[in-house]
Amino acid sequence: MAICTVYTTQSLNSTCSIYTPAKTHLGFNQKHVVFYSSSKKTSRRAANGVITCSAGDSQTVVIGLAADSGCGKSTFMRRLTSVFGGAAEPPKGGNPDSNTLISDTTTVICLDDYHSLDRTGRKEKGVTALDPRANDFDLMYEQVKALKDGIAVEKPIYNHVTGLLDPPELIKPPKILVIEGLHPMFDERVRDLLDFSIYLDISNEVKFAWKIQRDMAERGHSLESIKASIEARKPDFDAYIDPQKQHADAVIEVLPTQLIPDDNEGKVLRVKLIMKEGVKYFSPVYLFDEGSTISWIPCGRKLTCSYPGIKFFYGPDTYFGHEVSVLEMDGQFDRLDELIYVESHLSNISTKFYGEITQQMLKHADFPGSNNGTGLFQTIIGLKIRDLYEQIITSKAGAPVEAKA
Ligand SMILES: Nc1ncnc2c1ncn2[C@@H]1O[C@H](COP(=O)(O)OP(=O)(O)OP(=O)(O)O)[C@@H](O)[C@H]1O
Ligand SMILES: O=C(CO)[C@H](O)[C@H](O)COP(=O)(O)O
Repeated sequence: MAICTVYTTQSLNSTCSIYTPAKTHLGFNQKHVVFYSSSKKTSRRAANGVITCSAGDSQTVVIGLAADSGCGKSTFMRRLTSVFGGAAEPPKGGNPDSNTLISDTTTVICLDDYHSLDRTGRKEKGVTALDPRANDFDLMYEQVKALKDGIAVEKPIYNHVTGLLDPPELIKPPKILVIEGLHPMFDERVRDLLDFSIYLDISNEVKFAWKIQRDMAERGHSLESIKASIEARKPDFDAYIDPQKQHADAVIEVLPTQLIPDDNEGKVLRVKLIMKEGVKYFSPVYLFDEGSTISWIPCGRKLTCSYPGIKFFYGPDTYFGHEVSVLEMDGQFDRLDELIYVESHLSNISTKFYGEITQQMLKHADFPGSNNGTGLFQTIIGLKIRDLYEQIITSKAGAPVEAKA
């Protein structure tokens, strides 16, 4: 048994874990680690005093997506995984009620799996799932950190069918890990692990309309029970979920339209994409001229619009004290193929070819929100995440880290 000590001159990344025995790893920002090894190879490397880390080839980029239940996280995830190609599916041969979705590039884990209290436990203690006391943030942090460091974890499963905590499932470190749910930015330690974060901010009126549509039509709930559930969650939503938006790098805010006076149907939406300035590897999208303030009605010869039309807005603003750029779309598209006209006036959209946004939107024309700003901005954020991932990988690959033992 060898006792190995590795000292590094600079912070290591997860790739270094391959040089240490199982269950021992060199974490981010760790400059010194001691471990026991029966492997001659490992101790020779230690004796030689050279460990070369080809940083970048096993980097896991972590994305956080926060929103209340029923606010379009699953729809967003389907758009995001589609940008990377390939279908996202639950782990093969695993628990049929798993909340995880895996594709070639992405693994999406649902933070409901870190509920520490099951449905009965919450009822007994009189707390909602939104309450931090019903969630295990220590485990969430440890497991997201381990995955980011390239180490597989046994993640618990919260079963939404039974309301119980099921036996855990194995999650291997993916290229892109998306943690979606109620609290990805609540715990400071978890928040600091995120390479990019998004908050879906659905106004009460719109949330209510969507919940009714889904829970009445698809889940057989009554109007009264939906109203009661929204009311019961509201205090905890305001206390623990909503404040996370101040930490998000991008916020998609969904509001009732301003194009129809006193609209109460909630079908036409005004959607704002609020993008923080100065975020590493992320440059906000702009309309016509970066940094200007612009109002644009694209309807006319090149874009078919029926009542109430479409209005875009772009400009700088501040959001919780941060400099942001805001892109807004009010109204809905009549013909999705004409979206190319709008796309051609947007810049910094991180597409790989002309018309990629339009192609993505047409591909998923049946997803909710495809004819309005929710679908458009979710698609844009998907492209920006692909770009961010590629930039991170390129920058790590170009910067090999050498560690000395
Ligand atoms: N952009 C949209 N436009 C219109 N309706 C939408 C949009 N996004 C979502 N919805 C409605 O909201 C419902 C919930 O969407 P989705 O399943 O994506 O949300 P979720 O946040 O993943 O929900 P949960 O956390 O409860 O599983 C959909 O069935 C649809 O009715
Ligand atoms: O807010 C939620 C996140 O999706 C759920 O209500 C929470 O996870 C509890 O789930 P269930 O209602 O199935 O017991």
